[in-house]
Amino acid sequence: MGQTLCICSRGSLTIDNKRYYFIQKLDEGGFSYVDLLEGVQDGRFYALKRILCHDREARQEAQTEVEMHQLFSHPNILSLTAHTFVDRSGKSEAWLLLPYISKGSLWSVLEKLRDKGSSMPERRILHILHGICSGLKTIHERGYAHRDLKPTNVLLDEDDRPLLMDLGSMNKARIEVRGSREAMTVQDWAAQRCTISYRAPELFNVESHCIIDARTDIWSLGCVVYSMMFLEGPFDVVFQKGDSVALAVQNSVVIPQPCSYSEGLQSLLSSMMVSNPQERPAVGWVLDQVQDLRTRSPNTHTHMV
Ligand SMILES: Nc1ncnc2c1ncn2[C@@H]1O[C@H](COP(=O)(O)OP(=O)(O)OP(=O)(O)O)[C@@H](O)[C@H]1O
Repeated sequence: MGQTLCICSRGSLTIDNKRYYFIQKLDEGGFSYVDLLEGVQDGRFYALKRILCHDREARQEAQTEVEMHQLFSHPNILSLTAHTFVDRSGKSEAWLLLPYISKGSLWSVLEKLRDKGSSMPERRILHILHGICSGLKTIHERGYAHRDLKPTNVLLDEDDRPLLMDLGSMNKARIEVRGSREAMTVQDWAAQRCTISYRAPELFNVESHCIIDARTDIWSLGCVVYSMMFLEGPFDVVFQKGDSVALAVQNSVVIPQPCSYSEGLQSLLSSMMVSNPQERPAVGWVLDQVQDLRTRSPNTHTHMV
């Protein structure tokens, strides 16, 4: 993988001896671009994520993102079709070819609902949450943590199946912090790699002697559930107002009332959004709760609008 690449003509390129047509741009970030491609042979659509690697460290990070994709083969974790590194006029780019997931990100779906003045029915939340938990459980069982779980990093396919993506911040779940220097290193890393409004409290002020584990993802998962329920993240307003998210995450999350979602879903949300990581549940427990909520009478867990 990643051996052969040429830009054959305007509008088409070759990766691993397979040709793809460029269709359109999908997204552009600070250090990456995502384009929509169509496979010439198979007629399928792909998303090509091009990561600009300004230095050796950035290249290593892109390589790690590739390796993380290759670790997993799971229906709720985005697979990697091919990859290559392109070096042109002194600049390096990592190219990750991914299956194109047509509905886009969970965030874009939530934005559309908000624009329509609508909301997400509880059974749909539970369906999506079930898939996210399944993917996350696999990641945690292999000893890793995603570290940047948020609605823009969850894609939805035509059947509303969620796929976890952007594995660039993923690392070993258990981080043992020994001393203030190591604590500062972890904190600085988190400030760069874990999106502030979904970042777990323990990553804002890393203690000198502590263990960071996969429960950082449970906090972010809680923020994702909140987003599905209220169409905005729990700390979006704090962040937009320029107030301190680090401070806000120290208090219990207030669930806006009146809330038309079931007591069960509300209490599941509260169980994840606990400041002390020791009191947060493991993903397996969350998955069991979701299964339980899904099997209860549809009338009690359907949020009608
Ligand atoms: N396989 C895909 N199918 C459909 N859309 C995709 C795919 N991959 C990426 N995208 C779109 O591109 C966006 C950015 O992708 P990605 O999160 O991987 O890039 P990023 O530069 O790491 O972004 P960020 O740093 O903001 O998280 C996604 O939110 C999604 O809208």
